[in-house]
Amino acid sequence: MASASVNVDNVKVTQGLGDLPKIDLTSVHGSEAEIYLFGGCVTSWKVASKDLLFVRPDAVFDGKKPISGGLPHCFPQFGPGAIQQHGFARNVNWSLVNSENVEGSPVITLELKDSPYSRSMWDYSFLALYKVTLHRNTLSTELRITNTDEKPFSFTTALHTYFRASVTGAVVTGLKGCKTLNKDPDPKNPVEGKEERDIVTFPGFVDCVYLDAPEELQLDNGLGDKITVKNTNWSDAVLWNPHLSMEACYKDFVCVENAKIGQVELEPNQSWTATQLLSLA
Ligand SMILES: O=P(O)(O)OC[C@H]1O[C@@H](O)[C@H](O)[C@@H](O)[C@@H]1O
Repeated sequence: MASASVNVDNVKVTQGLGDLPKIDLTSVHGSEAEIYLFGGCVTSWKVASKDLLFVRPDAVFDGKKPISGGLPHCFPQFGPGAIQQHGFARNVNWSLVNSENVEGSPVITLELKDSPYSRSMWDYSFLALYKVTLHRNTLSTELRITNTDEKPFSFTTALHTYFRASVTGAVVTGLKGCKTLNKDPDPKNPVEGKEERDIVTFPGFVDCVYLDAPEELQLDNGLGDKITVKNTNWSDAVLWNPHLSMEACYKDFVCVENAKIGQVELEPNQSWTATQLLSLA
């Protein structure tokens, strides 16, 4: 829950949908963001009042099911795998442990530690710190996972980013030459391939992992916005659009996800850190 007291005027703890605690960030440069402690999920990133993220209309805010939209965490498993699809980090409460105002830009840090619930499916002690910074036209996140256990552990993870888009006009560039694991038609038996296209579009159902993706991708959301998705250490990417399996909303978003598909192995006291920087051109 919202544990640390907030002393900066551009970070406010408010009541979100379903009365869930929500952090509102406002930058002196005019941009805004909203983050739910439930799932540590950024649900809104607005530049010039335009929201570049998307929350599905079927998203629930009951503090039980993950929030389907924005930037949900997949940890400690991207999935499919031994535990629930996308892990537990997106359906537990994170805590606010720090907030700062850095020259008019709000910076917050959320924390997640193991609990009896997490240990019931993944029996390790860990610390996850998630720093979110809002600048004029960028939203940056830094995720740091530390092994606080006495035994090694391994995990996979992703930031399952939902971008608002017009699916017929949305294009992603930067993926040509990557090795692909196409999860269509069977997510449990992905088909290996290689991306040959300069420009990747979403003409139908898309569910594809890109291994060793570049540190910078470009998304044209088909609504007139060009967004750069930069990362350090995420290493892989995923494109997803459910097409007719989500008839009510598939036309309005695409997921461009930074992911770590191969296992990250951490010895006790070791940490892994990855950053994502979303910038509106
Ligand atoms: O759990 P959500 O938000 O509905 O997303 C599910 C999808 O998430 C994508 O990241 C996966 O590649 C898909 O296989 C999966 O179906």
